[in-house]
Amino acid sequence: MINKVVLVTGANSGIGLALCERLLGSQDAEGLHLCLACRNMRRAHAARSALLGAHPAAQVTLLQMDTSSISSVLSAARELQLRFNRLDYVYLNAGIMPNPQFDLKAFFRGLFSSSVITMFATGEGILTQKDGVTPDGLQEVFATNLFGHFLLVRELEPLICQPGQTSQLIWTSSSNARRSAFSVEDVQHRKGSEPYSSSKYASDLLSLAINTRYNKLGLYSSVICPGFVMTNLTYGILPSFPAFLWTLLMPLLWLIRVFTNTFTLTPYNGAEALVWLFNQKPERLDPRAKYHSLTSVLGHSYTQPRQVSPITLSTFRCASNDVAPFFLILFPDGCRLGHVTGAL
Ligand SMILES: NC(=O)C1=CN([C@@H]2O[C@H](COP(=O)(O)OP(=O)(O)OC[C@H]3O[C@@H](n4cnc5c(N)ncnc54)[C@H](OP(=O)(O)O)[C@@H]3O)[C@@H](O)[C@H]2O)C=CC1
Ligand SMILES: CC(C)CCC[C@@H](C)[C@H]1CC[C@H]2C3=C(CC[C@]12C)[C@@]1(C)CCC(=O)[C@@H](C)[C@@H]1CC3
Repeated sequence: MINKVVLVTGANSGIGLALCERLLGSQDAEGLHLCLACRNMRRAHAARSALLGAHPAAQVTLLQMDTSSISSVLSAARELQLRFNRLDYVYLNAGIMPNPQFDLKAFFRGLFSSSVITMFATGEGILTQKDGVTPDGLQEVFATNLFGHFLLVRELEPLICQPGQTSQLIWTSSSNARRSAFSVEDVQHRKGSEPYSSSKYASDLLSLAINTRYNKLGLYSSVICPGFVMTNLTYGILPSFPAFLWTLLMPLLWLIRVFTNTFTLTPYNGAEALVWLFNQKPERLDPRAKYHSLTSVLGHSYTQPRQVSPITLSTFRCASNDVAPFFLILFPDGCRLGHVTGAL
């Protein structure tokens, strides 16, 4: 029997996969149906086999979805409506940081400045990215991290906004999300060099907007920050740095926990806030909070809410009065998404 249906995007590796492992290993796992939404089906099958290896009785299904592609998201949403009559949790976790450029000079300057802890906790000032354009004509980072997820939410309304039932959206944001990297004049961060930070800030904003509009329909949205976790995404930041060197550096990285509890380091620890939210009553959560996975020097993992960094009134209005204007700016080419924007 199915009690709860959980959809996880980007579930085949890193934090998404660790979340799936932790949910299946928890006491509430009975009656849980996990649907892994992945773009790469080979990796998705490998992830499913690994999960079933540890939990043979688990209900784990796969769904092909590329969050950067409008048509892929639309067909995945149709497929979900055929398979399920409700979704209890939707983890919007898939994300990319393409072509990261690590500024070594800024890193060494930062080491000897008063903002050294902020630098380690947020990566602020030392990382930029070179973005691409998707076949739909959207900026790759925004399309993958934000738009595809938002489109999915809109398309899944019949499954997640049902009378007498609550559903939770949980976004994997980042402490790298910075208000100053986001601009309503350039909502896809076409002109800047920090699309990752910008897209994560936009997801914080969008979560807020979704709460304003959808709470009355029983849909609740939260954002989490997993901390700094060693995953494919972070290995990509220093590509010339082989994985074994990271392993050698582990004692140093553990030591940095003395100064910042954001060095969660393992996907298991990084998934802490995602698991914590699974066990909360969404009506009791603060819609303006961001839930951080943190790990103490002694390796104890816990979740702590912190306020989303304040936003300017005009940006907040744009996002929270109605999602429609926000969405229309995101997709100026309204005709391709006619039926979606038409529904707003
Ligand atoms: N690692 C860290 O320190 C931090 C990570 N995060 C966020 O955590 C989330 C998970 O990343 P993490 O586990 O670290 O990294 P991984 O690279 O291990 O995981 C990213 C997941 O997203 C999937 N993905 C990427 N692009 C798409 C796409 N277009 N369509 C569908 N799935 C896609 C990947 O699939 P595939 O295998 O096909 O590439 C993969 O399963 C991201 O949103 C990231 O921004 C936030 C803060 C810190
Ligand atoms: C001693 C080590 C060799 C030093 C590593 C330096 C940097 C590579 C890391 C220091 C802080 C890290 C960090 C991130 C990436 C790697 C660092 C810059 C992130 C930006 C990764 C993605 C996120 O979303 C952030 C929350 C991370 C913040 C910290």
